[in-house]
Amino acid sequence: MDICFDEIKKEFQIGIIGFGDMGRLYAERFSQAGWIVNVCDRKENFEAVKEKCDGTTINALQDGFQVSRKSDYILYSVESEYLDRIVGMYGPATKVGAIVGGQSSCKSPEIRAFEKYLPKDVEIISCHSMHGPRVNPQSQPLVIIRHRAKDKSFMIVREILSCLQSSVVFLSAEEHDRITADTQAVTHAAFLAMGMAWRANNQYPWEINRWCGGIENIKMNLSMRIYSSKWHVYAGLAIFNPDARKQIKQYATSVTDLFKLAISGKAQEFESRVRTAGKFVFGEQFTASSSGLLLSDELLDQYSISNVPNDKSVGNSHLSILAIVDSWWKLGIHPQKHMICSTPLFRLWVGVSEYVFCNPDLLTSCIYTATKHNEFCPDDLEFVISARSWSEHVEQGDFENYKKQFIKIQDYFRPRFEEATKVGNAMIKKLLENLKKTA
Ligand SMILES: NC(=O)C1=CN([C@@H]2O[C@H](COP(=O)(O)OP(=O)(O)OC[C@H]3O[C@@H](n4cnc5c(N)ncnc54)[C@H](OP(=O)(O)O)[C@@H]3O)[C@@H](O)[C@H]2O)C=CC1
Ligand SMILES: O=C(O)C(=O)Cc1ccc(O)cc1
Repeated sequence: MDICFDEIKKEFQIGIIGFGDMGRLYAERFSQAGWIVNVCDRKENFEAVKEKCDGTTINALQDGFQVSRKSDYILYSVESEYLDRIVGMYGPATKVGAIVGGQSSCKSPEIRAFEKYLPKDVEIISCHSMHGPRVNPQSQPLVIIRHRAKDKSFMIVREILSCLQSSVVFLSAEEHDRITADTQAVTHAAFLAMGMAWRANNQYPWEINRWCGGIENIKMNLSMRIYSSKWHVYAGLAIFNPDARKQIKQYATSVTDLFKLAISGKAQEFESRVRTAGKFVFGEQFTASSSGLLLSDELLDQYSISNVPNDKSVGNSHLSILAIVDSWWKLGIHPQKHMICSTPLFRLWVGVSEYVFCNPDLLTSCIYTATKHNEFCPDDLEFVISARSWSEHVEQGDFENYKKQFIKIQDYFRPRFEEATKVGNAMIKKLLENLKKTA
């Protein structure tokens, strides 16, 4: 089918409901690519939206009714917690024959809301950019979900999204949610638990010689990155995704099981379990290739927010890393197969796990520290409690307590966000530049 996109662009209007971080990123990219773009946020934010659109060709409208009446492809980019209510409000006002999609991080509830509230003549093509608003979309995975759409509509949406220059993957909502439970929700759970454990022990990890250098920098930078972001993004993608609940629970169980083995003198059982899990995930040869990151201490040492000299650093049990590999094993997951829906954070997480497991001396030292040293027990104990606490909030679908816990920890670390974000961004940029193409 031949379509002249230059002609279509003259009339076709894109609508974005929710002019927050992601909505604004999309609106700017689409309008720079020459599309007509209408945006709105909550009605009371209209003046602020108008101001942000000054000097651009983006049309600020009062509310989702106006956007829905005028636009031919409407994207909802709002908090997942409110999505059902918002689609219920504006969905019935969708222009006849338009296409609707959303940017939310968990797709099954989004598609359910579209099916529930959209008129039958409306087509549904959704998407999900696998990166945050401050990451360049170029080459990052972008999932497109063609739920109900004619060929022509599908081609138009692909053309619209092509200006992001992302690496496109086509999945169903269910496939998307199963994979992102691992690449997003469990990854976040691990870094959320680290931050919570540090706070519980009244530590700023960068001030302590047990946490400096190498992979410690990744842990600190990524944990600070999550805590400096919006809680609702993490809560939504974990709580709404049934696969995420199961996987986060397994992660908390793996953390607990390993800790119990370590403190009850079952060193051999601990070692055998860790090595079996490692073989399942990384293969018999333990070759560092799945993330393609090829991390090295020298590289990571450059991205520190700590003032403690590296030679003062002491061994770490890395319970968080041993447990993620254990949980992948228990769930039968090969994270390498999930790279199609990977975020920068997930790639670093797999890279770090691979770094520990493919470095025999380091792995042995982690096992030794966990089972024979008492020094790390207080830290590991708090980590166990934290992993279980996050898992419980997710399992209960408890947005309120998730938010309270997140904000308490966010406030504790807030003074270091500015520096950590700068260092973290530089680190992610550099590490991803090193990413070699995996087959
Ligand atoms: N941030 C990220 O890294 C990514 C987020 N996502 C997903 O994208 C979606 C948006 O996230 P993000 O942009 O980060 O969040 P933001 O909080 O920055 O944006 C959401 C926006 O929607 C607005 N909103 C709320 N109710 C309405 C309404 N009735 N009509 C119009 N606008 C409304 C909010 O206003 P107010 O704040 O006043 O309530 C806010 O400005 C989420 O579903 C998230 O899961 C996807 C990929 C990456
Ligand atoms: O990289 C991550 O995991 C992030 O934290 C950013 C993020 C958050 C939500 C998404 O739906 C996609 C990316």
